[in-house]
Amino acid sequence: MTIHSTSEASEAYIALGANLGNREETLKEALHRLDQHEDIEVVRCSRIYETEPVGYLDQPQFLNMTAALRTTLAPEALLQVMLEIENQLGRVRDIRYGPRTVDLDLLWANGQVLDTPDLTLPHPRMMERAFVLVPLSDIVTQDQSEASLHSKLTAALQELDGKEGMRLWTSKEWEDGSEHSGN
Ligand SMILES: Nc1ncnc2c1ncn2[C@@H]1O[C@H](COP(=O)(O)OP(=O)(O)OP(=O)(O)O)[C@@H](O)[C@H]1O
Ligand SMILES: Nc1nc2c(c(=O)[nH]1)N=C(CO)CN2
Repeated sequence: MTIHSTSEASEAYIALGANLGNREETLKEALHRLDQHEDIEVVRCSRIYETEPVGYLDQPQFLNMTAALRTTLAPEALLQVMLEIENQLGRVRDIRYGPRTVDLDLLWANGQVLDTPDLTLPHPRMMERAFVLVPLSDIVTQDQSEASLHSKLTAALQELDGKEGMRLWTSKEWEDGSEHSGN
């Protein structure tokens, strides 16, 4: 029997990115679909940032943001839901680090450390990516349950060369329409 959920809700952080199609609409729709899931609640969202592509440079600029979730799902099951939503929203996997309608990465799940073929936690590349760290700093609090993430994040942000290549994406519609703004 597969165990799909743990009994207690716990906190998880995700990163969202999009650089094809209506990027802002797709990010919103991904969050909406996560929040509609019976075992997931979107509790806080970062601001949205427009960022220069990293890794594979010949592609459009991304919109990036992060969100905090509360969920009773185990991390493997949460990742499955995230991968399904990527597929529903038209994600095609071809070029590594290449363009995508939406990318959902699981960054941190209640401090769990995992290294399986399908899931590594914390996300192995999160601490070197300004497009993850800067939006994450919008929403990570200093609560006891998140203290270790908060201190790692603070250290990683100090190590960053700078925040070049990213700027705040302002959208009146998003500010007014978001039910989950972290600001
Ligand atoms: N923490 C994680 N979050 C999301 N996917 C993960 C994680 N750990 C392992 N994976 C695996 O990575 C696979 C590839 O994911 P994806 O295509 O989104 O990578 P990518 O976005 O191109 O690169 P990156 O992982 O560096 O952001 C997924 O199918 C998933 O099984
Ligand atoms: N700016 C930016 N660059 C990227 C991104 C992303 O989300 N934003 N995602 C990638 C693959 O994970 C590769 N490069």
